[in-house]
Amino acid sequence: MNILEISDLNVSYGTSQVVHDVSFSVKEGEIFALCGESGSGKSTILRAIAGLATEWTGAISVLGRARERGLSARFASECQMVFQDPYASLHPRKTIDATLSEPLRIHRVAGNHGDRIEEVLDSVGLDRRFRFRFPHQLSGGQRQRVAIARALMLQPRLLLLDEPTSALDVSVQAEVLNLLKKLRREQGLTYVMVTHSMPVISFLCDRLAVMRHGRVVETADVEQLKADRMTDPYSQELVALSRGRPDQKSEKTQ
Ligand SMILES: Nc1ncnc2c1ncn2[C@@H]1O[C@H](COP(=O)(O)OP(=O)(O)OP(=O)(O)O)[C@@H](O)[C@H]1O
Repeated sequence: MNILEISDLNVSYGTSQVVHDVSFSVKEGEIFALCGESGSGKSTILRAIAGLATEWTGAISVLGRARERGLSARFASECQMVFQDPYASLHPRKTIDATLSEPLRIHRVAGNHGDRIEEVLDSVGLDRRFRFRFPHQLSGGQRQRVAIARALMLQPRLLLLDEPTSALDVSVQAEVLNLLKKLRREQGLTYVMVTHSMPVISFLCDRLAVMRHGRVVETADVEQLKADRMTDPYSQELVALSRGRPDQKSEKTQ
């Protein structure tokens, strides 16, 4: 089953159209990457799905239901977004407990909220003693775990991840990627992830779409990426750059 279907999506900010005729679908349980040049509209696509960018035409369907523009309570319990910068995305004056209980309160979730908070802290590998700390008392990796925990509070099936590890130290990136892999396996989640990193895609993702100038130039299985069998010249250039081969011709002639 396709958990997400996007057809002929065009997104604008005012008079400036930044996404053009984008179509792709994501199966339940899949990890789908959006990569490509800076400013090509990757985050904007996530924002349109999440309801944060509202000037779009085309069709977005999540769990078989057509997505309306803007934020909606039901949608929030099906799909959540995790942002790049855990420093900016957590409220500095709220304890982790307050941050994690907020979605439960807003959505009037029944049951013991403390138990649910501890369960989610466990699942993202954060010690329960962090529960009553503030964001500034946590490391960058721990804060991103809190941001992931917040996204999981309502038990969504689809997570939109906007460069979830790029603001973290290299040593911490692998821990968060392993956590995302574990959560997908344990909770049957589906991810759509914006990333600039081909190694991250190779490690974590099943399929990818390469974007340039607001358009998808190629959609491929990760096996094609690993085997150097991308077909679009721009995709090939990205792969070559990520392998430290910016100019293959000169390498061959050396
Ligand atoms: N709120 C906004 N208002 C106006 N223009 C915006 C806004 N947000 C993004 N843009 C523009 O839309 C285009 C696409 O931006 P977007 O952030 O989606 O690209 P991206 O591919 O995610 O880039 P990066 O890889 O650098 O994060 C860019 O030209 C950007 O300047």
